[in-house]
Amino acid sequence: MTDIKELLLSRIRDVADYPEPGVMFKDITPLLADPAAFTALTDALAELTVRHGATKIVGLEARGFILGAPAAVRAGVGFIPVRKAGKLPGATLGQAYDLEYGSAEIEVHAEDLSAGDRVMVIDDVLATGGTAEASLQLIRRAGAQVAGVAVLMELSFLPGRRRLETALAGAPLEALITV
Ligand SMILES: O=P(O)(O)OC[C@H]1O[C@H](OP(=O)(O)OP(=O)(O)O)[C@H](O)[C@@H]1O
Ligand SMILES: Nc1ncnc2[nH]cnc12
Repeated sequence: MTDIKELLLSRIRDVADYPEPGVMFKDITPLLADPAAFTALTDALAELTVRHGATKIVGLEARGFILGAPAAVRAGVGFIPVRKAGKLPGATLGQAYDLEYGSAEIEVHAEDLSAGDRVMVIDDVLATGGTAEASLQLIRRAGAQVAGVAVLMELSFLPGRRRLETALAGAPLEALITV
């Protein structure tokens, strides 16, 4: 494993049975508290954004905001928040999606994305892929192009990558760490 992967992995804490029994929660707060690790992560996400020709970063609430916003500043592109439904004040596009149990909805300001934009989606964890898939559907419905999805950590024992295949339509899914 490369140095940066080892550094990032060493700063992610496993919390068993959170938020419910049977779930191994990947807690990124130790990584955020370590300036060397957070800087390395920001640089890596910004590099992927530039390499894939993105003109905007979409961050997925809430942890995708923490990672996506500094990466957007570093890459020199705009940051667009995709929020849980009911939080954005302007005209929105919404997309419902299924979770392991139940369903949820995310929204984006309609005016923030349009034809000509190339969007990199950034989040901390890819688990079932439901959140990322819904964000890709939103981006395409807004008329924008998908540059890719970049996550800190992919949980490879869940079918997130497979679930995203159709929505990615050939765009890259980049995971800095796979567990
Ligand atoms: O691949 P999925 O199964 O969709 O899961 C991944 C999503 O779940 C977590 O967010 P969560 O909805 O817990 O919100 P939070 O960032 O506000 O804690 C994580 O930050 C991803 O956004
Ligand atoms: N196991 C997990 N750890 C952290 N965030 C998650 N989001 C979905 N599953 C998760």
